[in-house]
Amino acid sequence: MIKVGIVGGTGYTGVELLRLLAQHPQVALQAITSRSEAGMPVAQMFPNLRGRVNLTFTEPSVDNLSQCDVVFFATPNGVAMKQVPELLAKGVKVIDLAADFRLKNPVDWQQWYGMPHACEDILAEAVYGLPEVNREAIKKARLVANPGCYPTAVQLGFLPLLKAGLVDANSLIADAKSGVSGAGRKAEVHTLLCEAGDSFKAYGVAGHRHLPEIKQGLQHIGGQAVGLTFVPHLLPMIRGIHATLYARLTQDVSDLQALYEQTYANESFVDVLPAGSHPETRSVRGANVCRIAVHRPQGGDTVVILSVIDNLVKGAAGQAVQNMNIMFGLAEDTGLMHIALLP
Ligand SMILES: NC(=O)C1=CN([C@@H]2O[C@H](COP(=O)(O)OP(=O)(O)OC[C@H]3O[C@@H](n4cnc5c(N)ncnc54)[C@H](OP(=O)(O)O)[C@@H]3O)[C@@H](O)[C@H]2O)C=CC1
Ligand SMILES: CC(=O)N[C@@H](CCC(=O)OP(=O)(O)O)C(=O)O
Repeated sequence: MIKVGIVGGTGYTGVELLRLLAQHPQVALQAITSRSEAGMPVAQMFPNLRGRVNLTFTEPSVDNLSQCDVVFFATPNGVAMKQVPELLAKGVKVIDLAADFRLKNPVDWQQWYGMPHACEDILAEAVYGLPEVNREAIKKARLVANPGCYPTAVQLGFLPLLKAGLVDANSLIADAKSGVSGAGRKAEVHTLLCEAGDSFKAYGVAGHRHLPEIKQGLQHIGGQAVGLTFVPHLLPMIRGIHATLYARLTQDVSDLQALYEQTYANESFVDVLPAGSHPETRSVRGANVCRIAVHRPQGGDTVVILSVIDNLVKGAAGQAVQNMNIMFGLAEDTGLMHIALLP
């Protein structure tokens, strides 16, 4: 059994990790931390876990966490980078759900996250945990940077077009919408029901911190510089991301549908829908899957890709468990075959 610790077990991605890992056949949950709830039984805070998780929240301490084979950080940006060097030195593998190890250039990190990086040497060895792109490197990694939620939906959507070099990489557009759980569980005015409900707005148009992450990933996939306009929106729903992606074809292609189906033919967690489909966020709610539809309206030169994920699953905790499975040599879908919840 893999001994697992979670730092930040009271947040939305933390409790989603607990839900998935409590059902994982090869995992023994060892330590779940929270500074504010230390001493409280996990199932008292989250009744959905009653009878399945018998641990109590503890203060985060390296002594406790170093008993684990792998530690997931489900903490705000800037927390993991201060603790990861010590855990790695003690032989513990780490999967960080925050952004601390996603951007390869520490100057970019400082610019977008407003703090200096605490361990640049370790940043260099971190592997970006998008399995559909980096599976071989993830197998050998000690430290995986789990991708952001928007970056997962956007990169998987554009990947086949960029890999095949069929579109103008300088004029990509990603118009993305997220449910409110994407903002986390901490109390903030803009996520109150009366602020976010019955309304719809864009935000971060001038520059969202996922922009450099998405550009870095797309540049790696396509092997060339990328120009991207990324506009996130807040939707009055709890879970889900819907990304509508636009790209201009630079050459004629007879069958984009076949390109997408072939690219993802061997991927368990990317589902290319039949031609003409319009994926819904509820078709992935609670499931570790990205569903994609390919459109070429009126046969013109603009390709429109629709990509949906659950931000807490394929956009966070599910992808993190997928990465753990790869790092520990398990079948990639172990404990991850949940069907989405309808309605
Ligand atoms: N929500 C989403 O859809 C996604 C989130 N992410 C990323 O995952 C991470 C967690 O997100 P989310 O679950 O939404 O966040 P939440 O705000 O819901 O939870 C944060 C958790 O971290 C703990 N925590 C806060 N500060 C510290 C600290 N200094 N040291 C140790 N623990 C701390 C909190 O508990 P306590 O204060 O009691 O210690 C809490 O359990 C973030 O980096 C987020 O950007 C990534 C993809 C998607
Ligand atoms: C709706 C909402 O607020 N979403 C968050 C992004 C999700 C997130 O948690 O960011 P990381 O993936 O980088 O960890 C935001 O825009 O800040």
